[in-house]
Amino acid sequence: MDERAALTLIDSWLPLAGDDAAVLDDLVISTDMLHETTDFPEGTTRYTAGWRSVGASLSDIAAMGANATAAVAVYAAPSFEEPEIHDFIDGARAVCERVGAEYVGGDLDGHDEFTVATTVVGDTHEPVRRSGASPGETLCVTGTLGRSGAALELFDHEPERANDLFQFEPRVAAGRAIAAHAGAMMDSSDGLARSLHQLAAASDCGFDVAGSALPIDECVHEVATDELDVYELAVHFGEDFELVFTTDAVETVRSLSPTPITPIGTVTDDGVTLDGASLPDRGYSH
Ligand SMILES: Nc1ncnc2c1ncn2[C@@H]1O[C@H](COP(=O)(O)OP(=O)(O)O)[C@@H](O)[C@H]1O
Ligand SMILES: Cc1ncc(C[n+]2csc(CCOP(=O)(O)OP(=O)(O)O)c2C)c(N)n1
Ligand SMILES: [Mg+2]
Ligand SMILES: [Mg+2]
Ligand SMILES: [Mg+2]
Repeated sequence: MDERAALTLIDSWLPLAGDDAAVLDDLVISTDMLHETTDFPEGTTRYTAGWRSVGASLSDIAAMGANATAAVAVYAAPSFEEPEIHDFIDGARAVCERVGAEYVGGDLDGHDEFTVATTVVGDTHEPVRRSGASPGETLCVTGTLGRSGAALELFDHEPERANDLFQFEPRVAAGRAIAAHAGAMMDSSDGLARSLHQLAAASDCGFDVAGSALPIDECVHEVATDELDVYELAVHFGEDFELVFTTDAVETVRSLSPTPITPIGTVTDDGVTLDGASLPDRGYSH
């Protein structure tokens, strides 16, 4: 069974699962695990690893339109070295500070492969779910697409720049601004294409995306090749951790959000298309 099939099963078993984070009354909670071989390319600093792993869970809180309150992380490695743990905690604290949350603790574990597990809690009175999109709404995305895909290509030759690109800003403030005006929302951890298929399934709708409207990050054009084209990096690769949402109040959310928001298409009755042609459900899968 692949990851998607397993998630569909879990979704049918657990009434509160199936969204970016679970919501109980006003409490919002999400957890994630990252591994050296699958998540931290060679050259990733411990600072970036701390930032990125806690940031990934903060992004799931942002995707509910919630405030992020506190984060904890498990740091598992073959050995505990003072500079490495210090850097990791600095990165975790820095990303929390960026969104007004607090890094409050965690756990250490001995493990052959460097592995991080994170949990973040937040709160909201008005959660935005994956299931609320309606045909006719405008489809929007925060920030730019493709930074992580481009970064992965840069780790070999420009590790400092790659680490910078890998330190994304979780869109908590934008999510708060969007919340009151959104139909549906999720983060784009598995890439725009896969996110749209997940939103379409949850909301029983479709999407038509205008390729020329996509806010593709400048660095994507720099690293794209014939084999690894711009759309592969910006639409399918994943780990953008931007918010993908639907709204009928584009100008309002644009005026409220501290992060630029780009309308990229419309909500339709069914099917996910890019410039009218079918957009395959291809993205990151474990
Ligand atoms: N082991 C598990 N037990 C319970 N729920 C799970 C498990 N794994 C995933 N889920 C649920 O499945 C949904 C999708 O998970 P995931 O794809 O990791 O979300 P995201 O991409 O936002 O991090 C979430 O609601 C999550 O809580
Ligand atoms: C060494 C390495 N290979 C590949 C990637 C790309 N990558 C790893 S996980 C992932 C998708 C998002 O991760 P996931 O664990 O699915 O996060 P979630 O959707 O649960 O938030 C991508 C694109 C990477 N970051 N590092
Ligand atoms: Mg998510
Ligand atoms: Mg996850
Ligand atoms: Mg994923």
